[in-house]
Amino acid sequence: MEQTVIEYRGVRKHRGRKMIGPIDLRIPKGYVIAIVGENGSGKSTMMNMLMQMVIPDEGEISWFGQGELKEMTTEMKQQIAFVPEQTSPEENRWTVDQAVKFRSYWYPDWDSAYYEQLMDRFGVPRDVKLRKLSKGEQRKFEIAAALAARPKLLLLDEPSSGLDPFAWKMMIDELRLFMQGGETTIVMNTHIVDEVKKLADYIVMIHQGQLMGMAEKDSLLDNWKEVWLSTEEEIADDLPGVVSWQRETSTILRVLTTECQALEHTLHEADIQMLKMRGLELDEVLSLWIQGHKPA
Ligand SMILES: Nc1ncnc2c1ncn2[C@@H]1O[C@H](COP(=O)(O)OP(=O)(O)OP(=O)(O)O)[C@@H](O)[C@H]1O
Repeated sequence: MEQTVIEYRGVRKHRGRKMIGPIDLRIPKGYVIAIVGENGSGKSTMMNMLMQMVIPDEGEISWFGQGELKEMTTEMKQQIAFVPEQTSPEENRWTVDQAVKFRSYWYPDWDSAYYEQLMDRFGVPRDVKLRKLSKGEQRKFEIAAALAARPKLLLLDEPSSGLDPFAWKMMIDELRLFMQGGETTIVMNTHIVDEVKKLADYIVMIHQGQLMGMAEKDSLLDNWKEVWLSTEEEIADDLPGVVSWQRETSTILRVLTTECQALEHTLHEADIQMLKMRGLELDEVLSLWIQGHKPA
């Protein structure tokens, strides 16, 4: 069985009039997990609770398979790097060089050469206070410092916010390299479908504070399809995973399904011909999921 790196058990947090949770979720080790959802759905709250920057009202979180702990140990914290939505107000007064000196003490596996290489490639100035950097430069610094920590778990809250397209591509390439070897895990909050497409193994959907589930990206793309069937019969309601259907002509039925593999099997059994198939784009999948059509 796959190892679990993070587990939320019955976690809830009141936020103003909103309730985030209950969240029951196991994050498997060695994958990229993208948390997606609309603005204000609770993605950052989920991540901040994981980092103990926000304390849940109910439930518990366990880190690295250690179930009994109320808090992360220092050793655990040193295995996690976090790129938050906003840079920390304490560090904002420091220069880039001062901030990185602190981080290099904190992380036992800090890789100075890699940090220098990333900063050179990103072109971030070093002797400037963090608050004086542009938004994109701050992001670049945070990403370089998080990767140089060589963490076991990398948490990214909207990592590409403010990045130019060249830096974005560099980030994607570096995150892919980071995942080689299978020992590391990335959890990322993102609105960028292309980022999910290029990086994610699993997608977690959160909507208005409620967890809609976790699904394997490839399985979603393999199963969420639009198909054209040669049939005069009104069989759509008897087919697996049908989200919607439309009769195009008296002999052609167009069906949108979330269970294409099962549907193909049913068609084969019923001797119905499939004329055409179109895989849904990831943004179409996500928008149907958010409307309540769950993955099988
Ligand atoms: N400190 C707080 N006190 C009260 N409510 C808060 C607080 N922080 C966030 N919220 C509310 O909690 C809800 C979830 O916020 P959160 O930042 O987790 O959402 P998000 O999914 O990350 O949104 P976005 O995509 O816009 O970054 C929002 O309605 C937000 O207004």
